[in-house]
Amino acid sequence: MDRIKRIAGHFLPLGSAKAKVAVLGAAGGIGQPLSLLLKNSSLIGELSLYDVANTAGVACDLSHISTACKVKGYSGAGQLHDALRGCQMVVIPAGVPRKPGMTRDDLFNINAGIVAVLCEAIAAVCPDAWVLIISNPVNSTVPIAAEIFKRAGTYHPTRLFGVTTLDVVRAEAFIAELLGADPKDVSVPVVGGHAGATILPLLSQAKPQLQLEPPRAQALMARIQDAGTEVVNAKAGAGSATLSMAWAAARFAEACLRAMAGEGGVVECAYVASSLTSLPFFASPVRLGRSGVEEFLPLGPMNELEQRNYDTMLPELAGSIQKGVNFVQKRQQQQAR
Ligand SMILES: NC(=O)c1ccc[n+]([C@@H]2O[C@H](COP(=O)([O-])OP(=O)(O)OC[C@H]3O[C@@H](n4cnc5c(N)ncnc54)[C@H](O)[C@@H]3O)[C@@H](O)[C@H]2O)c1
Ligand SMILES: O=C(O)C[C@H](O)C(=O)O
Repeated sequence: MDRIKRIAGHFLPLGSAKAKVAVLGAAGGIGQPLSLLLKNSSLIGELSLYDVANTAGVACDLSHISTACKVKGYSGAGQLHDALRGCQMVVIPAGVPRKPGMTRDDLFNINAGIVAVLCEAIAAVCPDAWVLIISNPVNSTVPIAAEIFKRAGTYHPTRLFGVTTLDVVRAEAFIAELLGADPKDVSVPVVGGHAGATILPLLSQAKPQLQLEPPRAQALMARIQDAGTEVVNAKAGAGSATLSMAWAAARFAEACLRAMAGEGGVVECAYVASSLTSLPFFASPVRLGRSGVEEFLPLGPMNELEQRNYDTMLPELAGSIQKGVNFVQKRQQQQAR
């Protein structure tokens, strides 16, 4: 036991730690490519793929890839608990995606219930796991997860994440395109939440520095905010971003796993329970450590355009958070009847 430390509620050998990770919604548009990317991770020992149907084929297919990570599929609600057993991390892309003309909030009625049920199972089976929520509307589904965990007595605010990495990835890609730079040399914080105006790229803090006149900065900000809709429209009814989302989620999951395994200085943006603003949840750059979020990095100075967007976004984000909290309250009242 000398090289064994308690990590995230489980005993993992330091240095050689390999996590068990569940993907819930693994047979879907995001779930499949995400599972493929995670199968390639040297930090994952076992991948547990769960969906309501069609998981056996996905798991069989992935299991033929010659990487060390084991893969097992679980289908249907009766196998959900088995899928979650022993997991240190759970990634949730389960739920319906948008079609043209819809907002992310239009998904609330279906996805809120899906996320609630999945989080109840997490609370029962792997209550110490890090939980990464992709299902939209993220601004509400993360507060829903928090309320479910609070009621179960298993809430770890530092280990619950709304995955907003795709906003950062898009901002990096678009800035690199504009500068003719390699995206790996670009960094930019994207704060707030994950819907329309609540997506706030702090372009004035981008590295390399951007020298944009206000109308061009406004146009770039709008493109980042509307990028999800750009994909929804391009797919013309066949869903929303799946491949870029899978890549972004794999990047975020890998960052969490590196932090969990003891690597220092891991920083990513995520939508988390936060003390940075007046709101209970806010996306910002966070420093990750063994126990989850260890530090909220300051939002930093905003220019006039960013400050204006920040001020207008706060009430919308507050409303989405409250909608999630109200959903769980109402659900509990209905269940008590
Ligand atoms: N956070 C982000 O940046 C981001 C980006 C893209 C998409 N999304 C969201 O991710 C979600 C999934 O998108 P997609 O394109 O993969 O959709 P999809 O329809 O292709 O896949 C969703 C999968 O979830 C499964 N599912 C449905 N109910 C389930 C349940 N109760 N338990 C387990 N699995 C269940 C479905 O069977 C399906 O396989 C959507 O809500 C979408 O809006 C978020
Ligand atoms: O736009 C969507 O509905 C999916 C996702 O939130 C995205 O940003 O691509």
